Amino acid sequence: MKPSHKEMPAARSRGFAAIFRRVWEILEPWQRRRALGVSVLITLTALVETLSVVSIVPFISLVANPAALSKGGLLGTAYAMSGVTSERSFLLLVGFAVLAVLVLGNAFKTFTAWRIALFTNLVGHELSVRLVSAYLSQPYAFFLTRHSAEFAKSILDEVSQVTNRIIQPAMLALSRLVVTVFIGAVLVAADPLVALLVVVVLGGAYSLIFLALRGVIARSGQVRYEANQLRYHVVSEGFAGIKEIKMLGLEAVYAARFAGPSERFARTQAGNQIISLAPRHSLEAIAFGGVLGLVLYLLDTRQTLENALPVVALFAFAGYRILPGLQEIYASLTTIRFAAPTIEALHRDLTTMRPPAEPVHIAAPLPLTRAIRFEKVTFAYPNAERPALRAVELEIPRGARVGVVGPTGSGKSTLIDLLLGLIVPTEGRILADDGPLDGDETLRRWRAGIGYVPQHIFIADETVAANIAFGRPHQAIDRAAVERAARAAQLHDFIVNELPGGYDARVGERGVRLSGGQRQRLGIARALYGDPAILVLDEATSALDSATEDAVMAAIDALDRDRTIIMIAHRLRTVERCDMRVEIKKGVLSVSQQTQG
Ligand SMILES: Nc1ncnc2c1ncn2[C@@H]1O[C@H](COP(=O)(O)OP(=O)(O)OP(=O)(O)O)[C@@H](O)[C@H]1O
Repeated sequence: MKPSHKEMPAARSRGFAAIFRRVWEILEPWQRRRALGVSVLITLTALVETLSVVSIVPFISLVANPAALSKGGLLGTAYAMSGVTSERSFLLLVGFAVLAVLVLGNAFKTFTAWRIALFTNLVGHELSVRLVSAYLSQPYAFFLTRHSAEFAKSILDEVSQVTNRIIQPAMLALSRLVVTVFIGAVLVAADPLVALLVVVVLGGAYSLIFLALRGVIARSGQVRYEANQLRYHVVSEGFAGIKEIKMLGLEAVYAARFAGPSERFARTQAGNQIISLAPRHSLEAIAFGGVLGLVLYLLDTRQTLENALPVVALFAFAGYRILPGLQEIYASLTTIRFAAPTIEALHRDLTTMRPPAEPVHIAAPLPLTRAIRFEKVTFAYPNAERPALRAVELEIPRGARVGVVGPTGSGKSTLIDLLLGLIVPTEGRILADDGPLDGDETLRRWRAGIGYVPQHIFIADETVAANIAFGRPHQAIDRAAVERAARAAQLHDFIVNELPGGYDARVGERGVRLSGGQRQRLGIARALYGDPAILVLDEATSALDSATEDAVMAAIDALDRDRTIIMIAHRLRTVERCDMRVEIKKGVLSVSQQTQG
């Protein structure tokens, strides 16, 4: 369960500029354009919101002093032009106008909130799709170095962290910031001294709290990230190894192994939530006291209630917008900082692993007319002390039947993986006829011509027919080819006589369970479905009883002689009928020709 260095971003604390730059870099150009569009919308909404705050001033002035209408001014002119006969009706009209601006402002806000939610969620969707595609198109060797739980975590968890805890809070913070700046400007116009005081006290308080806590937030964000990684590892290992866990009675051990990181995860989340919320209550008290002080101050400086009331109303109403706004900016920034390690990891994967530019189609098989040749092939696994295979010289003529034998750990699977083009030689080269097997496209075409039966057959939760024609869309399944392959793998009789539903019976997770031997034969049928020129079997018959193995071997034997067959076997008698025997000992090959028995 040791995570590789690649999975663990350094615990350094990153500034906001670096976090946002990383987010910007992983966005597609259209997403960047849309982000700018949403930002414009946010600014417009802020403008409308400011307008709705400011519109309270004329209304309150009128309430305080209706007689002002006869003294001209902006309101007086509006009154004269409106054709309304009484001051009271005009007051009502202004009241409705203010309400309309408020409702409009809120409607606009809702619309913007919807655009932000849509934008962030669609970005999340697109990032997940890009990650799935990028991971799947990595060379096979890549999967040897990463824990399989990493993929589900990145695709399903980290992406939503980035959208919900970085992009969405950033948009929210921007919208609150713009509103605060606009309303702040209005306050400065109304009373610069008081406005300055409000900005210094509230803004200063939040900034101080944030600066004091930012180190704690960054560290707990890192702890959360690492704890989450462990949670995924334990869950995936626990259920993948359920048989061993049951047999060894390790249920409680695994549950306890999960509990540790799960608790750390929960505690850091709770810590972050409280850090985001805590200043609100104390600052609300300060703000409330501030409003009281302000009323007294304004009454003192403006002498009459009539003069003071509109400004008091403006500040009170502005405060009612600014205070939650500042709180939201602060909470967003703490959330973003807390989620920073996630963007590091995702940015690394998305920038270093490019998904294929176009969808990759099933390649046309590379033909083999003469022979496969290994020239001085050496292969060493990453981080391994010595090579798994050394200076392999091997020629497999087309149509040959090759048996690969050797003690466990000698390098048989490595030889097969090289032959399959899943891994490439560290030194030397492999040739098909005279063409070297290298480059993505050649290797894809090479693999397309090989039917491969692994030791462990993966059964999808699908029908038997779909499992034989694995991965093909349902409408493209060739039923005749499915049956031909099943017959060759000695599976046809079982399917039609014993499986209710025959070829349409569901097998796998929620369907009929297959025995080890049946699984193996299904794997062989799957490999034969595409009628490949080369068939590679990795201990494919070791799970079968000798009678079934003989029948399968006889079926393989009966395949046309043009087909090249390479099989790894533990039992020597499995490879008796091969015409070449490759023996591997500690990564070194010896080849002997056999006369068929
Ligand atoms: N992913 C890997 N990373 C590092 N070393 C590996 C890896 N896979 C295999 N090896 C090492 O390479 C050597 C050859 O392994 P390989 O799986 O090819 O043996 P094998 O002959 O197929 O064994 P078996 O019959 O037990 O399946 C072994 O020493 C093994 O420890």
